[in-house]
Amino acid sequence: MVDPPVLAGSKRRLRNTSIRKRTKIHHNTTDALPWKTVKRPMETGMDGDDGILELEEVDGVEVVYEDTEAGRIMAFNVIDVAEDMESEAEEVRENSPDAEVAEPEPFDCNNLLPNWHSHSLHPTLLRTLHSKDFLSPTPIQAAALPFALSGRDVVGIAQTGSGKTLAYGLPILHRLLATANPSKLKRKLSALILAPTRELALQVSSHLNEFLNAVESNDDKDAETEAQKATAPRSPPIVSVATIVGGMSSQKQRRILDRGVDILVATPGRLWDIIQDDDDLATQIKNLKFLVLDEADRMIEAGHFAELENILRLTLRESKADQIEPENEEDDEEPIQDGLQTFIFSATLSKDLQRNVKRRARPKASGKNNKSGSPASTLDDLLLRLDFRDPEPEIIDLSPQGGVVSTLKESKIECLSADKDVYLYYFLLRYPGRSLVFLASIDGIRRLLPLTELLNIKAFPLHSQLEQRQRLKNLDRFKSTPKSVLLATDIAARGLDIPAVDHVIHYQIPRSADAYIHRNGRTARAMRSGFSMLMCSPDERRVVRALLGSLGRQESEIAEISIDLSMLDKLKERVQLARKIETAHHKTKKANHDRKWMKEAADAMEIELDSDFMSDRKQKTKDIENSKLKAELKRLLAQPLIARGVSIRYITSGSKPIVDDLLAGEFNNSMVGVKKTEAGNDLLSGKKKKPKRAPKTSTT
Ligand SMILES: Nc1ncnc2c1ncn2[C@@H]1O[C@H](COP(=O)(O)OP(=O)(O)OP(=O)(O)O)[C@@H](O)[C@H]1O
Repeated sequence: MVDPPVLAGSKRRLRNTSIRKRTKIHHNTTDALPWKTVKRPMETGMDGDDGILELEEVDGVEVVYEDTEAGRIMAFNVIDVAEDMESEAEEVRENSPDAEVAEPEPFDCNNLLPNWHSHSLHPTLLRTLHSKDFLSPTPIQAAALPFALSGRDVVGIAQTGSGKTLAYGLPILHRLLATANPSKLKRKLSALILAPTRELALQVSSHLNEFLNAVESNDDKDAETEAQKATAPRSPPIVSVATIVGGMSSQKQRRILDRGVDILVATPGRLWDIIQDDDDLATQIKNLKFLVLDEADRMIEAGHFAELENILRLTLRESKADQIEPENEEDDEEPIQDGLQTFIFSATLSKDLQRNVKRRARPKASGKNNKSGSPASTLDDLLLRLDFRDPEPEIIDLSPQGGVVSTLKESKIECLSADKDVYLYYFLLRYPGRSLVFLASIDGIRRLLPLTELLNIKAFPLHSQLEQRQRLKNLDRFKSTPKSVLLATDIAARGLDIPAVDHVIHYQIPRSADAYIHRNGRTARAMRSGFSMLMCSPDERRVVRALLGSLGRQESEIAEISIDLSMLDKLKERVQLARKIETAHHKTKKANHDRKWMKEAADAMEIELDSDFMSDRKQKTKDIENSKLKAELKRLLAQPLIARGVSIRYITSGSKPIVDDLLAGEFNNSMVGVKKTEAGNDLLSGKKKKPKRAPKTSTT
């Protein structure tokens, strides 16, 4: 056989197998080829150009060209797929006769992870927990695991960043690992995890995969050499996870589903699209073992209600008769009559809702209501439409008083709307770190982004009008750049687990108390410290009061942050100049665009335009002016920002000698004479007003 050329977008792997290959030319579309998902090391995470998109490869395919009457066409020589898969499965069984029920190596939990011991988790999960240094369960995990592992339904409410993903993920993985039968040709879907956004869905599956990949690397470790590994038959994953989200190839996602997966993490919109053409998937969802709604309240906000409701309807019992059929875990081939466990997790869930879940007013009536045309529109409706099999779902509410995580310091800055840019710039220079800035609109981000660029601040945008790939890329860059800014809409407010976000800044105030809590939840995660700041203009104060009031709090509880006003004046000049440059740039772009359009229109109508109109003389003058502005900004940016009372020439004198700070390396790199400190240390206590003068640390 000729050495086949590499297919676009795929890697060809040659394998030394004894499989008998029958060659047929019978595919003519790339979609029809037997694609396989490429296993990638998890440490790649969202890095790289592909982000965490799944890669696929195809084996044993040769591209050939056929001359037909219609010209030259491309076709594929493909090994008979059915035969190949059968042989491959045979081979796995032959080479590792015990693969189906491979006994996991025992793990000494008692000594190595005593705090996890009582949960009796599968050894491979314990091994990963150990390798990740997760020495104890977080409070929500400790509270939820006993119920979830014993088959109960759980509604878990816990602060942001408290480890909710594993609170439901570990019980699912534990059960699937314990009952796994990897040699089966097609897996049946066992767990469906629904998440409100693509990013969250991708993050959840990446989190679960971390545990499964560790399983496989443990299994691989016996292979003696790299060469052996390369030629060894690839065993199927013990438990497989797939992600179905919008913004990525739906054909590819359908192919992955066709091959069969154990756990599906999905956003409702894309999943419902696929279910509509896939009866087999609908049937599999009817027979799920686990249903999870992650960030349940957000689903409603994200406008997923109709799709979500349709998906959930598939999980309702049709009659009482099939409610109590116990699931036979020993025999995976048997369809599960009714073993569904439901987990709902969220950082916020009102007490009313919790009571309603307890009362369980739902099952069949709501399904019918829905059909009769009263679509659900609130989280209340959604939860009441769920068919908990558990007569009393366990509600675990660990949400902190007023929604505030104990390791979070909150603050505010009161300023005019027009001054927000300069206050933000001040904050970013004064407290360098990883800052997530929330804006209310995409337009706001588009305006602010070029300003940050002109002011040499590293910022990345994140909003719904960016392509998925770009969103992931920007998230990656933000994650990997310690001093950077993510300018985001509320798309980034929930669920995203970005390690070490130092500051959350509400450039515009959030729409609701929930949004405030979730935005803040991007910092102070996993018991780390964090800081949030509300930028509040006079016309926003009333809303802030109402927002905090609904959390049972008062505006005066949130301390103001002290500002060095002398420094602020210097920064104002830079910001104003940057704005001027940006406005001029915008005008130039628009003028060029208009001229181009007029020229094309004139050409099409075969008329001549006034040469004055087409002359770019005026534009040239403007360009010169603009260059001058840029040079001026460059000069300003190059000048050190010196705090009042500081002498750079005589660092041991002046009203604020800076020599000690310089020697100790405790100085702020952008502001001379200003001590390096964390934003949380510069809060004015309680109800104090903003100082007229700059605070001691940074001025005279
Ligand atoms: N037992 C543990 N010990 C230490 N770290 C943990 C533990 N469990 C989870 N984590 C880490 O804590 C971080 C937050 O976890 P996770 O994203 O599950 O939080 P969450 O409660 O779902 O947050 P959100 O409500 O914002 O979605 C993750 O980086 C995760 O790896």
